[in-house]
Amino acid sequence: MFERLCIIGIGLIGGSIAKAARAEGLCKQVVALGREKNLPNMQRALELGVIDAFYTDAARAMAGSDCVIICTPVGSIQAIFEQLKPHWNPQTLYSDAGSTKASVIDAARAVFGEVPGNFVPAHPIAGAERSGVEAAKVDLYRNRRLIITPLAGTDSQAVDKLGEFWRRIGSSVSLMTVEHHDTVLAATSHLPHLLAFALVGLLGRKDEQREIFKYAAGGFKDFSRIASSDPTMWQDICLANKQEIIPLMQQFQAELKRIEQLLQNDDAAALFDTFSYAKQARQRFLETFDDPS
Ligand SMILES: NC(=O)C1=CN([C@@H]2O[C@H](COP(=O)(O)OP(=O)(O)OC[C@H]3O[C@@H](n4cnc5c(N)ncnc54)[C@H](O)[C@@H]3O)[C@@H](O)[C@H]2O)C=CC1
Ligand SMILES: O=C(O)C(=O)Cc1ccc(O)cc1
Repeated sequence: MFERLCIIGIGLIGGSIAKAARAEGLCKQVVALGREKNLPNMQRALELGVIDAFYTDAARAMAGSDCVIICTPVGSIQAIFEQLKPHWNPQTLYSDAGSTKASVIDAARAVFGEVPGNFVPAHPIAGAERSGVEAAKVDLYRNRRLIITPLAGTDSQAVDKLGEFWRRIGSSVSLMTVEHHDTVLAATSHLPHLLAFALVGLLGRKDEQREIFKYAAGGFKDFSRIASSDPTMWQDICLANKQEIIPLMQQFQAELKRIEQLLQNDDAAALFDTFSYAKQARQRFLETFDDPS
């Protein structure tokens, strides 16, 4: 499909794209572009055979790259567009994997004036609490979803080609608007991560923390796993999508207050209804949406 795939940010997400693209024979070569401070990570990616070469010089990285995917934390994407701008090639397919989409579009507008038609914004709904190239997995995207958020000016052939790339590495591809993406992901990903960070932080500060964590059962382990996620990545996501996240936090606080009141009133029936409704809602969504294929 491509002669040379260039990944900017060869961590969990970029490294997994590189591994899968190689395994499926979707490109002849994979290279990485990063800054001086990313050298040890890029060196490691080379040693692991995830990439064929790496560069800190954008001109050298871009030469011959016909697909470029930005896989860095969303707060760094504007600086990366600035770095790419002098070398922007109308024949190359550019994309990203950022967890927020409006912030990436705004960054592109700030740098280019209007979003280039050959930049196709995308987001794999697959990942883990681990980061770095050592955590990259060849099958990370298998049976997962990939969302593309094209704009009116996005080149439809570029959208088709990117969709084809992700399908060939195992993902089910959906299209949606940038705004809808950020609303949905605030609820299903950003708020749950914030809640996990908040609860684990709160419990961690308690004096009896060793005791609390010692007796934590499976439920706490499930819920707290995502609090092990990368702080830089999540700082960037939360700031980038705060317009969507803050109203949800307010609704969540109101719901906690309501449940607190039920407890104060010993309202067993209302508590039962609250839990039953949530259990049924989860069951419904598992039955409807669990299999992305
Ligand atoms: N971790 C996850 O589960 C998911 C993450 N994402 C998104 O994918 C992106 C990457 O996330 P991960 O791979 O998990 O992070 P990561 O921390 O594993 O990898 C990011 C890489 O980018 C490099 N980097 C940081 N700033 C850079 C810059 N200015 N120039 C070049 N390289 C730079 C870092 O050295 C690191 O190797 C983020 O935008 C994140 O929101 C999307 C879906 C899932
Ligand atoms: O680790 C998990 O369960 C995740 O939810 C991973 C994840 C993190 C960020 C995304 O934008 C998408 C997926």
